[in-house]
Amino acid sequence: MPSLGRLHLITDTRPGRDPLAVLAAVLPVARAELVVQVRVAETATDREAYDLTQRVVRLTAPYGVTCLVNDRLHVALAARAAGGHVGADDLPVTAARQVLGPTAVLGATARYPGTAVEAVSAGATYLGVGPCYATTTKSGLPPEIGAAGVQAVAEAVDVPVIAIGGVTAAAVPELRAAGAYGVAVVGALSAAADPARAAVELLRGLSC
Ligand SMILES: Cc1ncc(COP(=O)(O)OP(=O)(O)O)c(N)n1
Ligand SMILES: Cc1nc(C(=O)O)sc1CCOP(=O)(O)O
Ligand SMILES: [Mg+2]
Repeated sequence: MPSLGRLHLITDTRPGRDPLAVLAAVLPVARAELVVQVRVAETATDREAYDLTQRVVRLTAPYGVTCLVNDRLHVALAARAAGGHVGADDLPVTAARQVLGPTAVLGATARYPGTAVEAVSAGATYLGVGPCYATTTKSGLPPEIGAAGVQAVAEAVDVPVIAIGGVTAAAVPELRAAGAYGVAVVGALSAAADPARAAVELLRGLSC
């Protein structure tokens, strides 16, 4: 199984965003510390998801970066990504593990210790834990869990905990102190004026 990077870039495919340009800027500075999760809009077709994933796989391969696909595990398999990420509305973790096979990277969303333990027993290799803070990137999320919520999950499991939701470079130290192995971001990189510099700032906190 590939070792897991600490900085997870989730593609921002909202109108007007250019996820491949952001990735191209971040790759040379983050290198193998980066994980890219291809996440497309629900309205995107499988063909669009597949095309984007193929491009991401090609761009990231020379850097040893892990590429994952959100929700659409058939796309992950078809594009030879390293694995996928599932949440409460997606395939259950056990089914996702069956689809991806025993060696794939499989992330699961877990917001509380109980569901976190279940997801790990079912085959998750890392957990996405949040929303840590307020975010405008995704609507309909439950209340923010903060660093204390991350800590509760991190203390309950022995797989990497990836903190998500409104994460900025300023928050990384408290999330790391709470037991997060890494962070997943959309806006902190996608909306940055200088994504490479923003990646350096996120990585500075993650290396401590
Ligand atoms: C690292 C990480 N953590 C959580 C999520 C959220 O997944 P999910 O709950 O399935 O919601 P969608 O992203 O599918 O809208 C994630 N994608 N990545
Ligand atoms: C896709 C997603 N899932 C979340 C969860 O808590 O499950 S928060 C989120 C969006 C993260 O974007 P940003 O870094 O811009 O806040
Ligand atoms: Mg999902």
